[in-house]
Amino acid sequence: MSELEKKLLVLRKKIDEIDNEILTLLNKRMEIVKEVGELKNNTNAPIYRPEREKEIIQRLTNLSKQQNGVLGEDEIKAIFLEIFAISRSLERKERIAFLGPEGTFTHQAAESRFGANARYLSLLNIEAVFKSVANKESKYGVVPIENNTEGVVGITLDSLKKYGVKIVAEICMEIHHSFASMQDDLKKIKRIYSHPQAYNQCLGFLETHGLLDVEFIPTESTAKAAELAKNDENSGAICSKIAAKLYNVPLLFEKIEDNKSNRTRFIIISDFKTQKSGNDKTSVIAKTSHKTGALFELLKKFKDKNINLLKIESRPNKDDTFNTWFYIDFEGHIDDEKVKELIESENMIWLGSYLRDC
Ligand SMILES: O=C(O)C(=O)C[C@]1(C(=O)O)C=C[C@@H](O)C=C1
Repeated sequence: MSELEKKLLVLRKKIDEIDNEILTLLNKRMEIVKEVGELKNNTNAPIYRPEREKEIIQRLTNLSKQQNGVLGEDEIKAIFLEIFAISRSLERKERIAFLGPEGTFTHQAAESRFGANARYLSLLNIEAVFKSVANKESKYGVVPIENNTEGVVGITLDSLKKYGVKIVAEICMEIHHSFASMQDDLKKIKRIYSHPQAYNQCLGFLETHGLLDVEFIPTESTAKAAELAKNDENSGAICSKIAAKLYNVPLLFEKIEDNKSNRTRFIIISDFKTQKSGNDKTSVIAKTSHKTGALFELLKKFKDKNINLLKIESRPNKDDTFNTWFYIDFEGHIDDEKVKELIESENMIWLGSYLRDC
């Protein structure tokens, strides 16, 4: 045995002992989690408590700092989010619908919160995810709501208005696109498949590589684009790295998005109210009358109550007028007195209050 192997053996023995301890402790933890699950199941209380998860991560991050531990917040978060995901599935097996197919960024976002072992339902459009949650076929739904290059996803805002489900969490994720193709000669590429949002985020790359004039075929998802490109030799797909891998399409270029700080905000929808965490965001629908200064009056209410507005987006009524309604995000939780008052006084439709991640 070499010197290295001997030293490795000693260190690995130590690792094994620690792993045994970790496993014993994890099993102990999960026994208690099961008791929590029974309590919650008796009262039909929500399993997912993001504010409690945040509190644990915060506490452990501080503890790690005090101990001069090598693990920082990101590492602690990655480890414990996986533990929480397993805890939740032990408490109650709940189905999570997401905008599929597998390999989409939404799938990635869903796995970041619900872990690799959850019961997932991949659906082919955003409205189907809303329907699945509204019909109680799925407990949770994960859909994109906005991108910092392309703006909001209209169908998500419209579905929030239509289906009466609640936002229980948001997930902010960095988005990197890749160009994948079975064809390595770019000149032979006759079609580009992608979701329109992804396509529009990569116009600079397409121009630089002489691909802007190539026919663009919009797809329902970037993963579908990869699947189509797999079977169409003279085409390319703008998709995620995982989608290209999933469908075995060679990656020609990575990180091709124009905005290198490209991020997408996803929401988790469900049917319950989350508890206050101290760093929350609330989303509402507001309508104004067609009178001079009506929108000004609405916005003034936010100022008077010292509530910080985060987003205001107008959406068409989709009737025979050109009238609109507003989707609004602001700081605070519905359990804050001033937030509750504002929502009630303006007859706003409350869409959810949830832990801020973006
Ligand atoms: O504290 C709870 O309510 C739990 O269900 C336990 C637990 C955990 O594993 O610590 C699991 C799921 C919740 O989202 C939050 C925390």
